[in-house]
Amino acid sequence: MDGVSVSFDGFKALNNLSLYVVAGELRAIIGPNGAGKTTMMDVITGKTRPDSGQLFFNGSVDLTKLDEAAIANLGIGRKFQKPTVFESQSVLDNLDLALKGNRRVFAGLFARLGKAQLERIDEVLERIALTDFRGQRAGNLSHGQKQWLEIGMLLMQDPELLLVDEPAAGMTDAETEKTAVMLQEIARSHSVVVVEHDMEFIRALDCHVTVLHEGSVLAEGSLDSLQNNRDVIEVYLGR
Ligand SMILES: Nc1ncnc2c1ncn2[C@@H]1O[C@H](COP(=O)(O)OP(=O)(O)OP(=O)(O)O)[C@@H](O)[C@H]1O
Repeated sequence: MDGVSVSFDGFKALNNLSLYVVAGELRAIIGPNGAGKTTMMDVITGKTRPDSGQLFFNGSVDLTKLDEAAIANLGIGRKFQKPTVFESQSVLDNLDLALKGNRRVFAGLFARLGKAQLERIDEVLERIALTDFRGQRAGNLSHGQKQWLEIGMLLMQDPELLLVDEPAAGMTDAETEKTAVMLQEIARSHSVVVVEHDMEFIRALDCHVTVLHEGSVLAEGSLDSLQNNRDVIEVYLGR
């Protein structure tokens, strides 16, 4: 993102925001309420159009020229804060539905992909720690498990970049810890951008952190360096 600005009725939600994420990186984004984190995700996924600035994916694909569906098909997946799994369906069926919704990887090949499809589901089940819950109704899962299932549904689409909004919100400490490890593992083969307020979770992610404030980058670095940064303490961490 290079010099991206977005205004709502004259209020700058993003103000000349420049942010670069390297392919394969795990990046955490923090910042006070209203800093522009959600708007940033909206702009990357094409939900909101920037008033000015540039957005490039994989170095050369200009995201400002594409609509939401084209951006999703390109391999940018987003997980919203509230889990939206199909509660009355089993864990397995939720993953299956997510796979069938994927036109990018398996387009038109379903009839021949029974085995590959099941293997893919098994792989994802393992990654989201729900192998033993595959036959359970999604509605019976804990809040944390529902979040994992939704991460799994995203993985079924095999995005290159995952945008994950406050995954640890409402999770138990054990679930939070497990989610951090899960995202670290996912980041071995994908780029992952996580927006979060939970500092214990950010610490567990052990990655480069960007602090947003008033629509731009206030500071970047390790969590340790940010916790000693006067500006960051003033606008966010010291509160
Ligand atoms: N559609 C909209 N119309 C008007 N104002 C908006 C709109 N979307 C966001 N804003 C404003 O833009 C600013 C940035 O909001 P945004 O939701 O991106 O912040 P955030 O960092 O995600 O905050 P939070 O941590 O509370 O989710 C806020 O002041 C918000 O009120």
